[in-house]
Amino acid sequence: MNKALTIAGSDSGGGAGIQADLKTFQELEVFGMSAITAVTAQNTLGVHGVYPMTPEAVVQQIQAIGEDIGTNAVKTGMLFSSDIIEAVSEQIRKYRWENLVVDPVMIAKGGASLLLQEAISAMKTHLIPLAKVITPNIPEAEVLTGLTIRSHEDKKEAALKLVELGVQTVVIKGGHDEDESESTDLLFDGSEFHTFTNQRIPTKNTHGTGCTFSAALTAELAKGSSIYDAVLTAKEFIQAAIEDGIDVGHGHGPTNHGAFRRRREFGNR
Ligand SMILES: Nc1ncnc2c1ncn2[C@@H]1O[C@H](COP(=O)(O)OP(=O)(O)OP(=O)(O)O)[C@@H](O)[C@H]1O
Ligand SMILES: Cc1ncc(CO)c(N)n1
Repeated sequence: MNKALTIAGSDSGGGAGIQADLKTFQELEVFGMSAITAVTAQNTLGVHGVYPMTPEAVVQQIQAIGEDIGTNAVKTGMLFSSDIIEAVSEQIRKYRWENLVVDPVMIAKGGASLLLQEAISAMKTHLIPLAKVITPNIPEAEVLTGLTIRSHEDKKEAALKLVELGVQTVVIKGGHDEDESESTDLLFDGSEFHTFTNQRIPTKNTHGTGCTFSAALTAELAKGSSIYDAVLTAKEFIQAAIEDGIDVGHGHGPTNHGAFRRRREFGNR
């Protein structure tokens, strides 16, 4: 069985972070493993507490996997501090894990910071150059490039600037763009641009869309897919998950990680 490791934060509410990643890996028939970087007290209304792990605890979790089980792909999510980023980057280099997806998580939907300001430069210099794919949303791409992104052309300019950090492929996710009818993700592999467009679903239940999308992409890479095919599946996975979003809690509810598989097995009902 193919394996995937997520190095990310725990979301007690179950919709984002480690929980979203492991559910997604399972749905795509990949054996999921985790190294927890921080515990968050979180629900559909917001982040109520952030408790980072020590870098040593993160390293030990990664080593436990690296020394014994191994993995076909790795994704990173919430990393919180430069100390954790540096420790994680060193482990990824040590095990020569090249199938690396970096989701540069910075701010939760309610505005809580999941990455310290001081950690942005470590993310750019230590981690992103090791990645096969990075998957920023629009605000994250703005922070990483210093550009303002409004139009499709702006997204392209940001992608060109992001590959200069040393990453092979950039996917800028369109969840935050201003188009009310469609959500378009832009892929740039250093030479060609591709777009992935789906109808925008009018819903408040979008908690964890970014984590889920990048986890699906990671699972497909773990199975040996090309980056293009992996993004195609991830886009289909997140569309189904948002369409069948789960109405729990009083705020932004989670997506439905089981929707993609159920549709495959039983059709669209
Ligand atoms: N309302 C929507 N309808 C359809 N697709 C959407 C919608 N919102 C987001 N998406 C898609 O979901 C994926 C994640 O994008 P988004 O920009 O929301 O990530 P994110 O901001 O990192 O998410 P989060 O921080 O909540 O985990 C992308 O493929 C995007 O196009
Ligand atoms: C733990 C965690 N990681 C990532 C996100 C971004 O959605 C979140 N809300 N919580």
